[in-house]
Order: sequence, then structure tokens, then C-alpha cells
Amino acid sequence: MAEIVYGSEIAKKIKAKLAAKMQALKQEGKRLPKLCVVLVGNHPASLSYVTGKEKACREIGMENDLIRLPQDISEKALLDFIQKLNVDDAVDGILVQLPLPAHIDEHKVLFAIDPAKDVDGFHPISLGKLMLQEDTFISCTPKGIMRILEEIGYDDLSGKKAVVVGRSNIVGKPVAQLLMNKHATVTVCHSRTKNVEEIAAQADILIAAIGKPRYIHASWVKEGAVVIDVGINRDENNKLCGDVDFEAVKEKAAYITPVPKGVGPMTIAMLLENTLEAYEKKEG
Ligand SMILES: NC(=O)C1=CN([C@@H]2O[C@H](COP(=O)(O)OP(=O)(O)OC[C@H]3O[C@@H](n4cnc5c(N)ncnc54)[C@H](OP(=O)(O)O)[C@@H]3O)[C@@H](O)[C@H]2O)C=CC1
Ligand SMILES: Nc1nc(=O)c2c([nH]1)NC[C@@H]1CN(c3ccc(C(=O)N[C@@H](CCC(=O)O)C(=O)O)cc3)C=[N+]21
Repeated sequence: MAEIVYGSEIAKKIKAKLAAKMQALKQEGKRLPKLCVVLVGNHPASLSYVTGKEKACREIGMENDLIRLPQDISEKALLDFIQKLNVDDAVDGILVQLPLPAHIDEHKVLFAIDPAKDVDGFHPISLGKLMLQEDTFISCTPKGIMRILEEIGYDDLSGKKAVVVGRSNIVGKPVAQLLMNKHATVTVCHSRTKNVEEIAAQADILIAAIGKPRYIHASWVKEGAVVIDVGINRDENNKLCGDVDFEAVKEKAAYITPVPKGVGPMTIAMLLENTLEAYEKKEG
């Protein structure tokens, strides 16, 4: 029977530290770090995620601004808007919520963000530095996953086999890189992989970032594995669930993260941490 690892509890501790930091800055009469979240359109899930980010900022006393732009905004207008945030000295972190409407080139938008304010870690410079193991903003979900591994004392990854299911630029690829940087032997699977189940079943650490409700069954999991479930899905009853069949897999794994209260809250905590880091780099 696995230990259930509540990212929400780890995130709470991180946020308490950040709140104390905000309080200290305030007492010193300093400017506070500020995160700007840009949401284009009215996608309900996106709206709920950005609301969560705003709420977390308020909780710890970090300055924040949610900027809502219309669904039909032109690419040029969005790029101009980002430029304004780039040159605004009061803004430390910029996050443009994904996905963007189809008429906007996502890569152009991410490229437009000043790398010094790229608290999402999605800018090509940030991702390149991650590969080169240079100091940079590490994207929040992958960073949160690594923090969870540290928290359970599972951070000596030499000789460990990690399997990442999913190869997106925001989760799969960067988390595979971070695991590799920590000396794990990493296999990345995706929709064209044959025998994913057999590959997954060899993993000491299994990361699920697919986006399919309860897709990973107990037969995919080695006895005693660490299972990190990144997926945020709605099942047939509109209930929030992960990519992992939690009830069955928890009988087999050594550690498992739940959904909700697993990786999601860690993503937000890392975003706050990255924003403070951007502020500290700027203020020197
Ligand atoms: N908790 C959090 O903080 C976050 C959660 N998420 C959630 O994580 C999940 C993944 O997100 P994201 O990475 O953005 O998703 P994407 O849709 O960008 O990527 C999904 C990946 O899964 C692969 N895949 C799809 N079906 C299968 C399959 N049957 N077998 C193996 N691989 C498959 C795809 O393969 P291919 O490349 O071949 O298409 C792709 O690489 C989603 O549920 C999302 O909501 C995302 C970000 C943050
Ligand atoms: N530029 C950008 N950066 C992102 O980091 C980003 C993004 N775009 N687009 C979408 C994904 C998704 N994502 C989540 C973050 C937190 C939760 C989270 O806190 N979830 C709660 C549950 C929330 C609920 O109840 O709906 C939990 O898992 O416990 C979920 C999903 C960040 N993303």
C-alpha cells in the first residue's frame, strides 16, 4: 500500500515560507514581487487555473495582476501587450496562460517574453539553459515534480530507471531532462510508442503526463515504484481525476500523488517561488 504524497501539503509549507518573505520585504519598506498572468479568452478550465494562481498570490501577499484579453485579440496586439509588461519595472514575472486561441502563434508569444521575467520557464532560452544545466527558470510543473521527489527523500536518482509518459514541451520533455540531470536513466514514451505498458512496468519512477483519465492501470506499474500523476482530467461523471488509476495503483506503488491535491498545487507553489527568484535577481 503506497504512501499518498499530498503536493498540497508540501505546497502549504512552501507558501508559508514565501509569505514570511513577503512580510519581511514589507517591513523593510521594499517593493513587493509582482506576477502578471495574461489570459486570452474565456476557456473555463484556464479561467479556473488562473484564478487559483491569483488566489495563491493573495494568500502569500505577493502583488498580482490578472489581465484578461479578448478571444479575438490579434497576435500583434498580444505581442505589444507583452512588450509593455517586459519594460514595466514593477512587473517581475509574466505568465501567458496556455492554450492560446488557434489564430495566435504560441511560439512567437512565448519567445516575446523577457527571459528575465519568464517565470513559467517556457522561453526557448530558459529551455535551452535547462538542457545545458545552466541557472534558469525551470518550468513550474517539472520543478514541482522534482521537489516532490526530494520531499519523499527520493532524490538520489543514480541507477534509477525513470519512465515519463508524455513528451510535451511544458511537462514531458523538461521533466525528462531534469531527471536526466539528476542521473536517472530516462525513457520518454508517447502516443507512437509500442508496448508502453511494458516499458512503464520497469520504472522505479513513473511520471504520467498524458491527459487521459485513469489510463495507467496497475499492470503498468512495478511493485514499489514512485508514481507521479500530472494529469488533470474530468471523468465520465465530470469528477476531477488524473492519468493514473489511483485506487488500483496505490496498492502496488511505494509512493503515489493524488489528483487533485498532488502535482497541481506544487505547480502553483513553484510559480510563486520563481516570481520571487525573478524579483531577487532584479533587485540584486
Ligand atoms: N498538474 C499540473 O500542474 C499540470 C497538469 N497538466 C495536465 O497534464 C496532462 C498532460 O499535459 P500536457 O503535457 O500539456 O499535454 P499534451 O496534450 O501537450 O501532451 C500529452 C502527451 O501525452 C502523449 N500521449 C497521448 N496519448 C497517449 C497514449 N495513449 N500513450 C502514450 N502517450 C500518449 C502525447 O503523445 P504525442 O506527443 O505523440 O501526441 C503527448 O506527448 C493533461 O491532463 C494536463 O491537463 C498539464 C500542465 C500542468
Ligand atoms: N502558461 C501556462 N502555465 C501553466 O503552468 C499552465 C498553463 N499555461 N496552462 C494549463 C496548465 C495546467 N496547470 C495547472 C496548474 C495547477 C492546477 C491545480 O492546482 N489543480 C488542483 C485542482 C484544481 C481544480 O479543482 O480544478 C489540484 O490538482 O489539486 C492544475 C493545472 C497549469 N498550466
